[in-house]
Amino acid sequence: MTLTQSSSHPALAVDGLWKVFGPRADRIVGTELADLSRDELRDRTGCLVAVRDVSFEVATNEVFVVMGLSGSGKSTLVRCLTRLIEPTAGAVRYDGDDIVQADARRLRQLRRHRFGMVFQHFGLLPHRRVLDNIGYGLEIRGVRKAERDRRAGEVLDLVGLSGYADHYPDQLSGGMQQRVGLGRALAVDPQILFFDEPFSALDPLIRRDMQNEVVRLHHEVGKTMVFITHDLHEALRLGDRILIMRDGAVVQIGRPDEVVGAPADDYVRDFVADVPKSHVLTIRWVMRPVRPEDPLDGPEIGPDLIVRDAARVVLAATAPVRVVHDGQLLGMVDDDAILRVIVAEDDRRPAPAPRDGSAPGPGATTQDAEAVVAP
Ligand SMILES: Nc1ncnc2c1ncn2[C@@H]1O[C@H](COP(=O)(O)OP(=O)(O)OP(=O)(O)O)[C@@H](O)[C@H]1O
Repeated sequence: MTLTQSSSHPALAVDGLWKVFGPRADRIVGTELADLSRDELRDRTGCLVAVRDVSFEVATNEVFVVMGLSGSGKSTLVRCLTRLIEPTAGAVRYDGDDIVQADARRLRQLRRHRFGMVFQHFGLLPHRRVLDNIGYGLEIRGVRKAERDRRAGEVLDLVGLSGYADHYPDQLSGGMQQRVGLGRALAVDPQILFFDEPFSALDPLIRRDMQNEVVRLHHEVGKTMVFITHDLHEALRLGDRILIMRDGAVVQIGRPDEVVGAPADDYVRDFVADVPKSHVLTIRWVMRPVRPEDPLDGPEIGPDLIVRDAARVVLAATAPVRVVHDGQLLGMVDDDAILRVIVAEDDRRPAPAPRDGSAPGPGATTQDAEAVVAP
C-alpha cells in the first residue's frame, strides 16, 4: 500500500453525488432546502439527505476507506457507487465512464466485469460447495465449468481455504465464510473491490486476521479497493486514504497520518483522540528544520517512516538523524521529537509545545502540531 494520492487517471471519480430519500427528492439537491436541519427537512418535505454533495477520487490500486458513525451515510454512498441505490444527482465515473448515465445493459456489464463486492452478511449460497460459491460470479458470466473450477481453485489458495473446496458454508466459521465471500469477489478479477463493513460481525481476533488478509491480498493482487467501516482502527490499518463522513457529507479526506496529525475539526479530533500517534504519524510530522550548527554525519532516514519504526534508529544515534528524500535533506529528527510523541500516548496531560519550532506535517496548523505532541 504505497499509493497515497490520486493519480491523474483515477480508477473512480465521484463528483457532486447526492442521495436524498423521500418524495420528489431532486428538488432538494443544491437548494436551501438541503440546508435545513434533518428534522425540519423531514417535517417540511418528508425527505432525508443521506449523501450530500460528495466528491472524491480513488487512484488505481489505492485502498480508499470511507469511515463514519452509524447513520452517517456510508452504506448509502457505497451502494450509490454501483447503483444498487440510485443516486439523486451527481456522477460516478470509472475510467471516465459515468455509471449514473449507464443503461440497464451497460450497468449489468459493469457490475459483472468491473466490480467485486464483499458485504457483512456473506450472501453465500448454502447448498453449494465452497468451490462453487467462489466460482459463482464466473458462472453468471457464462464461464465454462472446467475453467471456473480452475480459477476458483487458484482463488481458494489465495484466500487461505485450500482443502475446503468441498465444504458447505454452514460447515465453516464466520471468518472462513468471509474468506469465501472475499474469494468470490476476487474470482472475477474485478477492477474495483467494494467492501461494506465486511468484518463487523466477526469477533475481534478473527477480524484482525481478516484485516491482515486484506492487506496481504492487496500486496499480492494490487486491486483498487473501496472499504466502508465505522471502525477507525480498521480504517487506519487498511487505508491509503480515509474519507470521514458525517451527516452524509465529507468532513475530511486524507492519509492516515494526515487524519491523525491534522484532524479537520472536533468531530475528527474526537475520533482520533485515542489513536497511538507513534503508530500512525510519519517522521515528516516530527522533523524540524535543519540548523546551521547541525552535524551532518548522523544516520539518514526517509520522511515517510512511521515514528514507532524510526524510534530505535533515532534514539540510538549520537547525532541528530537526517531526514532525506530523493537525495534532498528535508529536516532533522532528535530524540526529543520521538519521545514527545511516545510519551504523549502514555500521558495525556498537556506537554510543553515544541521548543525547537518543529515543522508540522504538510498542511498542519500550529494547533494541530501541538495536538500531535500534546493531546
Ligand atoms: N431506504 C431508505 N429510506 C429512507 N432513509 C434511509 C434509507 N436507507 C438509509 N436511510 C437513512 O439514511 C441515513 C444514512 O444511512 P446509511 O445506512 O447509509 O448510514 P451508515 O453510515 O451506513 O450507517 P450504518 O453503519 O448504521 O449502516 C440514515 O439516516 C438512514 O436512516
